[in-house]
Amino acid sequence: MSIIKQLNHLAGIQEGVVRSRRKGHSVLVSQTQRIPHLDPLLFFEAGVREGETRNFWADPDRELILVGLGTAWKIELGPEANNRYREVEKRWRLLLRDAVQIPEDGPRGTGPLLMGGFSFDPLQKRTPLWKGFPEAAFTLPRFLLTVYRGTCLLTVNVVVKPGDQAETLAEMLAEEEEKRLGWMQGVSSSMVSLSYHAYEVEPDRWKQSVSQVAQEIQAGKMDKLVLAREIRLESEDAFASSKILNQLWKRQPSSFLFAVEREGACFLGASPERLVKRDGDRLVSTCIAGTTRRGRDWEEDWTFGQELLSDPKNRVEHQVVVEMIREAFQQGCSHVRVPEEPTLYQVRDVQHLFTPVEGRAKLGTTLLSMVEQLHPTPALGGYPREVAMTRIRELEVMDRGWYAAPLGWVDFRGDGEFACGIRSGLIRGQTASLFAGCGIVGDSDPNSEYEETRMKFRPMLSAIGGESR
Ligand SMILES: C=C(O[C@@H]1C=C(C(=O)O)C=C[C@H]1O)C(=O)O
Ligand SMILES: [Mg+2]
Repeated sequence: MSIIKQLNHLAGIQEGVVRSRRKGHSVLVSQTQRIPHLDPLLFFEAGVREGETRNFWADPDRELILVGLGTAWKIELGPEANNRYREVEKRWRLLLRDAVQIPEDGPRGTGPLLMGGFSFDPLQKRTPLWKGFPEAAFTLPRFLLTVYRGTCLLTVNVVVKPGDQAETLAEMLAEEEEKRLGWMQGVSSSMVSLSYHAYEVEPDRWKQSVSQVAQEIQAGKMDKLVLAREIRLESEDAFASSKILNQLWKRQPSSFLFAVEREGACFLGASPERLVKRDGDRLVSTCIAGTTRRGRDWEEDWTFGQELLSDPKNRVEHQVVVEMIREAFQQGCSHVRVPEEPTLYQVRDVQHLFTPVEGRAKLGTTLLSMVEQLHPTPALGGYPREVAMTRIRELEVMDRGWYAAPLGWVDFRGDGEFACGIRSGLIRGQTASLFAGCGIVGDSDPNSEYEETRMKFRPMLSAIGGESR
């Protein structure tokens, strides 16, 4: 393939090895080049390799798509980490300090960049379900495909040691790259028909918890709490993350798409909810909470939307989120702007109340410090935060793992974006666990909240396709 010939890793790696010898420690070499167009979904699909990490990210308007294959360097933190956000930041800065980067400042989403995420709650004990997904895990991909406003770029990352031979390393990388790109021919993304058995994990108990929480809220113990539940699927054939991602791509044009593959399992989904995005000193977040269904035609859709906009129960659910995110922005930013009234955010299966929040980062505010302040917002945890987290640990019969947690990327400049990992599922071989939750307030009704979770399972269920036995 002609792409390979355009990339010359040698000069950068030589520079890295020299620097590494001088400093006496390893040095990151990151090289980015523009390449002819590659289909990001095919690149993801072709990149499958046993035991290796793949990462996929697309923002809702598909301005930026990132596909990371393999690992040049990584961060993994367990529950013992004191402050996982700061620890990630600290290690990342340290790696970047002496990095050789060519070019020094490329388009958004290129150059050294970490992809990964955090668990929802490090104080909740992880079960074997989430094996391979610790409290924080970030990968600096060996190969990163960036599609930014339609332009394709390939970043190749390698960490060199003082004793490395530049020529050997460069050759290895070129070979590896040729293989990766070569595999893309012959990949087909046809759907295999799948038949699976689905069971809901304790739906009645979930409804009971909803009534109980609604009573606790009426009694003034808290304002809002998000309760989630799980559906488990078992199939005779393995679920294929890249096929599901393909379907999500086709069906969920207004959502973030994400996939994090680790140790043979893949956490993926199509989330409408941005936690926080940083571009220079501009920070944005979105409050998405309050839900209704889509109509069968334009008129019905509009009616449901108008009902949602004026529904007191949903407005309370939404307002709790707006207040908390506004406060976090007022701490970390200047020029905070929040519209007075929510509008609607429509995705294929539901419509939500939506309020964007933006501000300008104060000195010392970083993307990850904002993630720390914001997560979990009352859209996914509750309010007050600590009371809600304790109740979630006590009441939910599932391990949230990375569900509803911050998923995304951060680059060498500190730019990046995190979405909330909802409308999501964890695929491991022949089993899949799908998750959905609801914001419970004082006048929540268990049956309608249950129906709401059913709608929120749809994006993943329909992307998986096949039939339930
Ligand atoms: C918790 C989820 O969604 C959250 C809950 C919502 C609600 O209850 O109205 C709406 C959007 C999200 O903030 C989920 O999809 O699993
Ligand atoms: Mg709701």
